Amino acid sequence: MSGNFWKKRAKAFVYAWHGLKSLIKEEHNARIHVVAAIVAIVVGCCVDLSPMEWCVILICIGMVVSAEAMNSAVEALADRITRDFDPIIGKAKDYGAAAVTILAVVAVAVGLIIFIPKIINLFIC
Ligand SMILES: Nc1ncnc2c1ncn2[C@@H]1O[C@H](COP(=O)(O)OP(=O)(O)OP(=O)(O)O)[C@@H](O)[C@H]1O
Repeated sequence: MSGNFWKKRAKAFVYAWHGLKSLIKEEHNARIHVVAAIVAIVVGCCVDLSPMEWCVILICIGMVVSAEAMNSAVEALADRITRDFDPIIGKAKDYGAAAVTILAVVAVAVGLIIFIPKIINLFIC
């Protein structure tokens, strides 16, 4: 494979990194999700998580942050089309918000199912 191929692949990571930085800087919901992810990872390090539990937690974090990024992409494109009231734009934004909310609620439920028994055990033992 040519050097150009690898240069393009490396550039794709740079663009993704720029996207992630801008997401965290400009979207307050994304910041909340990233803080929640950091809290989950820190608490996970303090309690004894199995490899499978780590995988589930990391998948939840990845899905919520990715959904937030996709939702922000939809919002940015929608705002580029028009900032005037438009029911279809509103519907598209609501769908994006619904996708993030569904995953965030599932992630919270998963977090509670995994962490609550561990935290209770920590205080009992
Ligand atoms: N151009 C529009 N036309 C119709 N409804 C809109 C429009 N823009 C936003 N809305 C409605 O307002 C809601 C919030 O849109 P907004 O773009 O503020 O997204 P948000 O990310 O939730 O806001 P923020 O990032 O400030 O928290 C949308 O889900 C939609 O129902």
